[in-house]
Amino acid sequence: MTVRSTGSLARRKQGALIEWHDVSYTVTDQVTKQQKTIISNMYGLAQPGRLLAIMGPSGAGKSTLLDVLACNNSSRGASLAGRITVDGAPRHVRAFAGISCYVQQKDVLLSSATVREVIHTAALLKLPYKGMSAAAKRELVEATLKELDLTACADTLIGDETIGLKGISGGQKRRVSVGIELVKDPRVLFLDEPSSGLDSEMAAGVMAGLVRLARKGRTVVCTIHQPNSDITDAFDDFLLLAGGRTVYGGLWGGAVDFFAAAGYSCPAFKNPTDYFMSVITRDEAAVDTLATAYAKLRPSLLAAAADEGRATASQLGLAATAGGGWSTYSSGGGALAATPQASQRRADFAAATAAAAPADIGGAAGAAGAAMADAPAGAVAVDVGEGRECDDGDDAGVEEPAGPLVPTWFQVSVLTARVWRTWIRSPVMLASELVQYVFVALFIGLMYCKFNDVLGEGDFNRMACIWFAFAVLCFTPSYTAVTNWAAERLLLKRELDQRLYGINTYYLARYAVLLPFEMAQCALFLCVMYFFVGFYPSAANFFIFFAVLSMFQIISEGLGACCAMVTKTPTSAIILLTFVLLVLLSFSGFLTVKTPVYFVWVQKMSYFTYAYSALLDTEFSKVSFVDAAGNTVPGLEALPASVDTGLTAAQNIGVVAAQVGGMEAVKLAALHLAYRLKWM
Ligand SMILES: Nc1ncnc2c1ncn2[C@@H]1O[C@H](COP(=O)(O)OP(=O)(O)OP(=O)(O)O)[C@@H](O)[C@H]1O
Repeated sequence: MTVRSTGSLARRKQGALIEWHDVSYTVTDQVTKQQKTIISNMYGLAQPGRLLAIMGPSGAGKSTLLDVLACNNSSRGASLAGRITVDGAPRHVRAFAGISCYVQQKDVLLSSATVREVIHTAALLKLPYKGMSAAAKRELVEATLKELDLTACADTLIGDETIGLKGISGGQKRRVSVGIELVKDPRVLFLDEPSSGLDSEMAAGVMAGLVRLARKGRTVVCTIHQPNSDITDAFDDFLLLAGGRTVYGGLWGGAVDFFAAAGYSCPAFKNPTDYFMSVITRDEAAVDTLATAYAKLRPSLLAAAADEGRATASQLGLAATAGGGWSTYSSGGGALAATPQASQRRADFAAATAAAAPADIGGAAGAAGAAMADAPAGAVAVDVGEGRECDDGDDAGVEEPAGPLVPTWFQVSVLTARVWRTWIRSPVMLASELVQYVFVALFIGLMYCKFNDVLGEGDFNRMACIWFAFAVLCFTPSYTAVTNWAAERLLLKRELDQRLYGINTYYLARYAVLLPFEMAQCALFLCVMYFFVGFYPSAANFFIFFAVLSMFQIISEGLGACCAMVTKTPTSAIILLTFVLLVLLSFSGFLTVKTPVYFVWVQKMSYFTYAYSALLDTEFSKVSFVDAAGNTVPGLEALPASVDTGLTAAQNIGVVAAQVGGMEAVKLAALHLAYRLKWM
């Protein structure tokens, strides 16, 4: 692995030439079980140094095509037909993943981190651990911030309006999403609707940023929805889709002429993209006319785009290495002389198509692109149902990433730091939990202060107090687990999809923070409550209480996390969790004298039962009570049979410890399952 200088972002980047030939994508509809072709017979090219915009009405197939090109498809039972090449060689999925990146439509960012932290974490997880120093990574992060014009807000929190955490603007968030991918220094960037949800100024800013990235030599492909003229200024090449068909593909500058030639002249002073959209959404006949016209003109349109692409590559000094492709396109006069000739071709094309009636368009297709039109499609049909293997081919033309770049222990440490930062940066959550623990501990303290040794009162109060403590310590961590899962789910999914780390790594990192955090909360709660109510004053008893309540909290957190993972929304998770906890609380032995036979299994399996029995044994073995006649009754004799598990205190503690292990195993399995079954 070569050491990359920090100036790599400032240097020219060698983009990749991506060509697709007769590409169709078919899925099995989940409802009707019928085959459904989402995009059909598409041709096109995305070129180094240039920005290709894919546009079309909703449902046109833009995202599907982008996903197909980016190798981001994973629908079950889907199949891809056609040929996709990278720099003239068949695309190889794994190698292509190493040189390309995909920026999804929705910004999935950690709201509690700053812009610099988010990009730095991405750099640590994506860049090689060996061969690149920490200082070089930091410099690369700074270069990325500068390139995306984020330096001014580098230390501002990402924020989340929905939870009242003020942060950066929507446009800045979009650029941070790009920055996360850019630290990998990819040759190709795919972006799904980078300007969606932004006002026109922010959207234009984002697009200007993408043009800058393209002009560094990268290949940039994005989908876009109804852009204004500031945004269309950024387009180099343009693909217009409707109903899964290509309506236009070629130079952005040739689109108006093409529409005019097909009988749809864009009125003066009207934004062409608005006009195109109004034409193709107006009636099916227009789409048919345009798609037919395009099929005939495609060779010359793609050849013109290829000429411009060669010229761009030449101007940017890229042609020497990105020349593997384009071979299927005839260039009028050689790569280096392409600009004037391509311009001439466009002028000629405009003149020819302007004069032609829609029916004559076929005649305007010059011989120049015949080779492309007739290029054999290869018709490679590959099932893409499992994983991301959506194409095949050897790795010629692209670099194969060599093994894991970052060791697992380093991933765990990076993620642990991030989880830790998230927790301490969530002041509302942290404060509300701490206040809740202290408040409830004080409340319980005031409620039972101080235990006496009167039989019927002292024993009942001790039992009720411990039961109440369990009730508090089961709800708080489990509800927090649901909230945390809702906040982290999408980020985790994105990062797992990108293979930045594995599920076990994430689990370990979370556990490394969770464990001390739960124990600290428990210690705080116990320090206030234990002495306030007057439990038996011995260090050994206190630490047994601490150990059992900590384990109890950890199991409760695991239960909350499992409920969150197997349900779709936090609301359903809370409903399920509340039900489970209430059932478990009900059969812990405090609320019922005799457990109904059909609920005995709940009692036998419940961690409440063993934890409750362990603490009662610990306390009651040290105290005694005085009955109405003045006789001394040993504590253990005052305990009702309903809380007797038949085990000693040590055995009960052992069972709870085993249940901690069991719950963690279930939690880890649920995490794997939730990811595999796409519940995230
Ligand atoms: N796995 C699938 N199963 C069934 N239909 C699908 C599947 N994937 C996509 N489609 C359908 O294919 C069509 C094209 O979807 P796609 O998301 O590519 O459109 P789009 O142009 O990106 O639309 P939008 O702008 O609304 O995101 C839509 O009608 C969509 O419902």
